[in-house]
Amino acid sequence: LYLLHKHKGKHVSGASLPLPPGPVGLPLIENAVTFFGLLRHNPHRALARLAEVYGPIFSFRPGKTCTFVVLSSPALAREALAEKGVFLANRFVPDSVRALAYNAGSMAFLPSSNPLWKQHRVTTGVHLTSGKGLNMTRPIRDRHARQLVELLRACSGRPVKVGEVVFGAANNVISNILFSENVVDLHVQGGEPFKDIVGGLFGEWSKPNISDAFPFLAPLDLLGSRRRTSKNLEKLYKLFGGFIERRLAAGGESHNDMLDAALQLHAKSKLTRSEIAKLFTDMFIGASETSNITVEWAMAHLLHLPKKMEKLRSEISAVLGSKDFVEESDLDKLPYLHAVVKETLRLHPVVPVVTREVSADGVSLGGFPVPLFTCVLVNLWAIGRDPTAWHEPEEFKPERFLSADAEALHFRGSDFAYRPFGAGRRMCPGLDFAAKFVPLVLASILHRIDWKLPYGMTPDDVDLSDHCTLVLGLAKPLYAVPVYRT
Ligand code: HEM
Repeated sequence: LYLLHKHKGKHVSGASLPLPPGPVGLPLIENAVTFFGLLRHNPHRALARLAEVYGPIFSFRPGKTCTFVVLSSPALAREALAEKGVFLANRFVPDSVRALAYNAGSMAFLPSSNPLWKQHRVTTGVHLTSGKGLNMTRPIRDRHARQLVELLRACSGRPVKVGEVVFGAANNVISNILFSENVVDLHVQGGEPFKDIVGGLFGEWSKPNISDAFPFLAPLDLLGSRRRTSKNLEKLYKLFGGFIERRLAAGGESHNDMLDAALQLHAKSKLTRSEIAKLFTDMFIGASETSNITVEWAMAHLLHLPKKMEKLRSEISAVLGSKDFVEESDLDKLPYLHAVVKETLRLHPVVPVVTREVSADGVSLGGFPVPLFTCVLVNLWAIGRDPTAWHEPEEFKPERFLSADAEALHFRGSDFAYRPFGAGRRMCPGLDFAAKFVPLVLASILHRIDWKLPYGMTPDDVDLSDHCTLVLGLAKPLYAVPVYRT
């Protein structure tokens, strides 16, 4: 960052159109350093710092081949994701996701005009978004939330890594919705094969790659990113291939899961086996480190602010009474719980920076022309902390979501100061699932379980610093001690 010259209001050199203001173009090698400096560590913060210098819309051109435009205000987010969303409904495709042609079958990277992308959205919508699908999968979520409580009960009195235990539950819920089997053995902590594969993909995709700054170098795969991604994808496809084989071998028995739906499309030659594997990979990449990280952040804030923890637990016990386990049907009676989840996602949107690509000529944003194929980055993290949109933005105050004027502040609300699941055509397909599962898990692990800080820590010692890999997690994992109350 220190390499960037501060030329407020000037146009980026080398661009044929007057792009939004931004750092002046630098010689080739320095541009590469800039690119790595910007995107390697906590890009949400680096981009927010640049927005303080250049304003809510700015641009930069690493390698002078690819243009990035960064948006950091609610009004610009609305313009890009909703009003002009149809021209920005594609995603920038980093080189490493081209490994094994993953991008050519992936919902997250296919252009929105591609019929396969539309078909994937419909297939997942049936199970993750529609009322019928959510009702059908409700017992899966209830069962796994309950198993999580039983696991914590067995760990009573010992420190656990909060994110890790919830990771197991979140992935098993998704794997049961996909193919009615578990992918994580809850009793094996660390060294879990599935976790390692997904972790490998996350690790690779979160690193900036020289092939993206200088596409002409991409065939050389200089950093080996595509090669390593291929290895992990192969392992994942092999795992999914096993589920597909078993299902086909078992004959026509119906499971009402996403694999049934995918195999029906396969039988009609509308979906290949490789495309099924890619769709399932999307689902795990989307679900693996999102719900669990949100629960971990919420727990970190509640352990840091014991009064808020007490307020939430009082609400839960008043509604649940002597009931042993929380069920999804209880959630509607717990407004403070939902406010805690919303506030957690405001401060820590798991996907802090949304990427889109301009797919038409003549598009403008904030009054600036934005050329075809520009990569547009919407900094949801910065928008969630915009002092012109939020009172005391750095404070954890769930109460702000309960006030009368918070009506537009919900996951699909009209206020673009709050869109942690994105917006428009490419809005997160896991929204409705996560909006049920995250509060369910949080309420489940707070009902009848007292949480203590380990190793003599006090609430002030809870570390709330973040670290962005592909997703925005805690810089250090949260440890806490569950104490089960009978
Ligand atoms: C707390 C939970 C989650 C948050 C905050 C979150 C957030 C997001 C965001 C911000 C995007 C980009 C949206 C845009 O471009 O406008 C996204 C995309 C996506 N998410 Fe999620 N997500 C969550 C959970 C999930 C889950 C549980 C799944 C799968 C079951 C999932 C699957 C995906 C996929 C496949 C995409 C790409 C969609 C496309 O490009 O068409 N997400 N998510």
